[in-house]
Amino acid sequence: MTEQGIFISFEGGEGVGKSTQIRLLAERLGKLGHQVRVTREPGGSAGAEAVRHVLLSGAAEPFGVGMEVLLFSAARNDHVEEIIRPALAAGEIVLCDRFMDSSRAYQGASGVLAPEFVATVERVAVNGVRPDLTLIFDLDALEGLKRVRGRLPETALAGAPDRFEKDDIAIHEARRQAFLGIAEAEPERCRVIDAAAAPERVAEAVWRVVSQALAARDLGSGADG
Ligand SMILES: Nc1ncnc2c1ncn2[C@@H]1O[C@H](COP(=O)(O)OP(=O)(O)OP(=O)(O)O)[C@@H](O)[C@H]1O
Ligand SMILES: Cc1cn([C@H]2C[C@H](O)[C@@H](COP(=O)(O)O)O2)c(=O)[nH]c1=O
Repeated sequence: MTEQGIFISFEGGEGVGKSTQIRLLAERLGKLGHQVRVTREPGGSAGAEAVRHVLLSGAAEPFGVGMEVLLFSAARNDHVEEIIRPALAAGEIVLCDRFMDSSRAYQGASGVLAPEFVATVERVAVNGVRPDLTLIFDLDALEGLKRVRGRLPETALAGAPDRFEKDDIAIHEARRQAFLGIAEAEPERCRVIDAAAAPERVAEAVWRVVSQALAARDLGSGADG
């Protein structure tokens, strides 16, 4: 089946503002008449949401990084087949909070796994569905963690650092560098967004990139684009 929609992933370390920017972009696209699908990883489909808790609670940590990446990948494959591929086939704009680059940066860049193993599980998991555009939100790791700690207690994990948030600051910084490395290696797919500015300023930077991508695909960016 031909995929007519556009797949945009949002990546970066902890607390860089991905969810905030997805919400603002979804509102903007919706007002312009686009069909928008907001989703996230790990999760997004019923099966993958069930795996999310196992991963973020730390229940899978004793199995090791290799088994964790397999769990992320199994969840990803379910998410792709149940949600993302059908949404793209229906012409929707899919906005996904994290995707394959998070596995590359968090598990792949841990130094524990062979790059070929990470690349192979990625290929199996995505099964041909890769983002058309990836926005990599770049922010000092400590600043991102401070934002996460300050988040209002409406999120399920507020107050308690999850399996990945609890890692040393050096690990968070290594993940930031890994994301920047991905952007450098795949400039045709990835754009780095400075996430340190105020949310409205970041949203404008996001819109500049997204409206260009929509125009290139003849999907239009509306009168104000
Ligand atoms: N540009 C910004 N400047 C300051 N604070 C921000 C900015 N963007 C978002 N925040 C705040 O930082 C916190 C984290 O933002 P958000 O949940 O959007 O980040 P995230 O990248 O989705 O986080 P996570 O790593 O948990 O996925 C929230 O309290 C949010 O209101
Ligand atoms: C998809 C994916 C995610 N992670 C990590 C990154 C974050 O620490 C959590 C997700 O939490 P969020 O608040 O929803 O961003 O999971 C990972 O390590 N590997 C992955 O593939």
